[in-house]
Amino acid sequence: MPWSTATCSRWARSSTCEWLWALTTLLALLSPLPTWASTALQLDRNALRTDLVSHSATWSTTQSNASLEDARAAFSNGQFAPILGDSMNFGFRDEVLWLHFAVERDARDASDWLLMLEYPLIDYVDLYRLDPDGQSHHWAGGDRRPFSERSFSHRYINFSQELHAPGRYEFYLRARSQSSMQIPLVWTRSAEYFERSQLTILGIGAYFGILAGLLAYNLILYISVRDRNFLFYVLYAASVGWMLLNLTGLGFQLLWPNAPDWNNLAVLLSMACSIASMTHFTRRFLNLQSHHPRSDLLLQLIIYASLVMGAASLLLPYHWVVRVLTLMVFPAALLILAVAIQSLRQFAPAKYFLWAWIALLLGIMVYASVALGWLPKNPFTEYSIHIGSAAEMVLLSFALAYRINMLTEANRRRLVIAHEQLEARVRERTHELDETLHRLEAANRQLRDFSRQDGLTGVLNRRSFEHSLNRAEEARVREDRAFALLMIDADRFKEVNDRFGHQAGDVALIHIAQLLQGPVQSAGGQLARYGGEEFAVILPTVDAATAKDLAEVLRRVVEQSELRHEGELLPLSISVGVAFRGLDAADPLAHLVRRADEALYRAKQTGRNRTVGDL
Ligand SMILES: Nc1nc2c(ncn2[C@@H]2O[C@H](COP(=O)(O)OP(=O)(O)OP(=O)(O)O)[C@@H](O)[C@H]2O)c(=O)[nH]1
Repeated sequence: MPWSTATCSRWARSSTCEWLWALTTLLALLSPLPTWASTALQLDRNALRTDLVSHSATWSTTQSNASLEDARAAFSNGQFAPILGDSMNFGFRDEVLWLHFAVERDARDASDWLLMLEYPLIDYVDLYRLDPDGQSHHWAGGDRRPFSERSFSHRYINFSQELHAPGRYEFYLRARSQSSMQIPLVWTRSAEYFERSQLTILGIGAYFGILAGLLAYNLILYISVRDRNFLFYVLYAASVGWMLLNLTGLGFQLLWPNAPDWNNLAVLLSMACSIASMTHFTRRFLNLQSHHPRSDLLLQLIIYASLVMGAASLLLPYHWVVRVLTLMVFPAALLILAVAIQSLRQFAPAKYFLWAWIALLLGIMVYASVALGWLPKNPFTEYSIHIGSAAEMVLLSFALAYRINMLTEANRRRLVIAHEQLEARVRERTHELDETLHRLEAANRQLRDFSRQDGLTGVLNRRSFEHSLNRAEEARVREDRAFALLMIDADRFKEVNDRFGHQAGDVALIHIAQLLQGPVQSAGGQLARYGGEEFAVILPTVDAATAKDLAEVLRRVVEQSELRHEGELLPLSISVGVAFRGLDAADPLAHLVRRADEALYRAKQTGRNRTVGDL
């Protein structure tokens, strides 16, 4: 499809595409030469909007102080030339540019005319009008001059025109700018122009509304989640918003109308910030440092370069900085696209990031297609860059949410696994601990039993006997519970040992203990080995007779038992001494033992195998 001059003009007129000036200039150069007609514009009540490109001629001069008279002389001398192509984009140039056009008003015509320069970034614009009656008028405009000098408070440079009398009006427009020299002049009626602008204003407002919403939403997310990716997103969105405010002229119109110098500086700073913040966001989001360190290094270089250019904008000429920043956009965009594709395999959220980036590039491509005449011009295609940028921002926000969800889920899974492992280990350890405690308890029980029991016979040992005796004495005093003490000694046990051996003697002692244990326990008493072949019984009882009866039972049980060793019957019998400790006893406890001992001694003396009571 051939290049149409009209499409180039539309492309060049974009106030949002300062950074695409290189492409537009290229398009303009590729266009076929137009047929220029320097005819005056015939004002027709129905012609509501006329591009002045085909009615204009230009004169480019290095004389920065050339006056209107100089321009008129140059026009008379034929120094004004037709405009190449149908675009009023003259690229970056250091010269002063003069434009000439004429307007013819007939007798019927009404007023309310408006000359719009549909590009907000021209530094100085001076408009001279020569009326049919010879009067001349001058208007000053441009973004280096206070906003209040404009006829209407509009982001584009504009001059209201009242053509009082019929006839031919000559116009000379002088433009100087460090920005790209785009001078798309439109002759229109102000009421008509502002009426038509409503949809544009709505679109731009919607774009900034979406951007502001996403910015606030992600800022809140950053504050609550503390993931710095949200902060970098916010910085990127804010930078892009700031840049578009500058490039559309809205920043100058609405925010700093009295600071033209700052307005120009803001264009450069916001471009530098946009490139740096987008590149940094990409690095962080795709975690390039660990996944693609080489690409990360390249992106870092772009960040440093854009920051240096941002700082340089304070010192170096505008036209120099803006060219470098514009050129940086291309490698940055391509590199970001490449790393997003590269990251697809390693990092799931990269696909959302890629979609976001493609959305922006699609927006730019649709816009370019409109410029090339491949797509019709409608509100959707005309603002496709805004739509692409908004879609990019929304998708990036989704990508961020997806990324944090994915990382949170991965963390949660790791936590669950760690928790399960911990629980399993705790269970294992608890089990081990339980077992150890169990073993310890058993060992303690055994130890306690060992310390209380006699090793040979299993009945209480001497120490336990002492303890039990003291407890019995306490119970007697405090609870009025009398008791008796039985001292028991195996008779002629030396003989057993001597005749049958010590082992047989042990067996005999165990046998006697077992014989005694039954009746003693039945009577509620406690049996202990007092030492050697001697036993003792503590018997809670209300009288001495009961104690003596038990002693007799015990004696008979032993006497009547039969214990054989190697076929021979062991001669076993016991002597018992009984002492009773009644409730009224006041003598020391030791007396009780002595009395029982003495009773036992008497039993021995009187022939053994008998019970004697010291009652
Ligand atoms: N096999 C064995 N013998 C013991 C044990 N403790 C003490 N004897 C023995 O018991 C005997 C006690 O002897 P004696 O004190 O002379 O008294 P006896 O021979 O029983 O004579 P009487 O008490 O007067 O009837 C000793 O021969 C001790 O060695 C023991 O644990 N095992």
